[in-house]
Amino acid sequence: MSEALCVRGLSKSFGRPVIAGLDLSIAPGEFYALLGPNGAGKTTTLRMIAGLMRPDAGSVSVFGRDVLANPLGAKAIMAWLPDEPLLYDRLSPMEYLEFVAGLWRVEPALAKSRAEELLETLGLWAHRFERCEGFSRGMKQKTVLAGALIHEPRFLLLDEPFTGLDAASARLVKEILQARAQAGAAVILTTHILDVAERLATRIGIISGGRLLAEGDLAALQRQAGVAHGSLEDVFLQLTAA
Ligand SMILES: Nc1ncnc2c1ncn2[C@@H]1O[C@H](COP(=O)(O)OP(=O)(O)OP(=O)(O)O)[C@@H](O)[C@H]1O
Repeated sequence: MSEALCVRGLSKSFGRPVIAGLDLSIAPGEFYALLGPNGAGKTTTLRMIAGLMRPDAGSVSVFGRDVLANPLGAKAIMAWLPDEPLLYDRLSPMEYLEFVAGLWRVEPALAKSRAEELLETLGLWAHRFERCEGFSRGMKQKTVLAGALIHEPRFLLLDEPFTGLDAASARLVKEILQARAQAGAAVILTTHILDVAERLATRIGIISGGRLLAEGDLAALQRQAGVAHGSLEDVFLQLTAA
């Protein structure tokens, strides 16, 4: 099977280099956490992988589909959750999911059963016919996540998916993402919650200054940082200390 994600030589400048020659590989079934200090370029990286921002140089392919040459083909197998949930406030969650499923040409009966399952799993069932305009940030975030998953994507990109979620909702989202990875999807997310990365990720990448400083499981990161037995926080702070 082809790699889930293959990034080579990815570069982007905004007046100054933000991402400089980044390489990343993720296998199907992996749960990858991309960490870095504020302004390290995590969102920029995810947006380029999602095909929402053109890199200055480099290539990105998702399950063998080139994001630059075949953006629609690549997006068809991706879920993208931005850090700010954007919703059509006048729609209810059910209407929103029907709308998104229509964009992906998911057959209506299948879309309905997937929407019902997602709304139930995410604790939105009681609100499925209410307009989203009165929703809390966490409820909007969960609705947007349901929309991102409605076409059963094999590659999940999530920018700070736990921001604004209460403990119970965060746990639900973690379980959903883990289940997708166990079913063979690949997950890449950014987070500042190091505990989430330490407990969920099969591999962690730490970027700063536009480059990947270290990558691997906690034991590998400890070795790379020269911090034997340190927590992920110790490792992170050691590696990113300027
Ligand atoms: N569209 C843009 N125009 C100009 N500069 C940008 C743009 N997008 C990002 N940047 C700059 O690129 C750098 C990286 O931003 P990015 O949002 O990718 O960082 P991040 O690692 O996600 O940060 P945070 O943890 O704070 O969310 C920042 O200095 C930011 O100001």
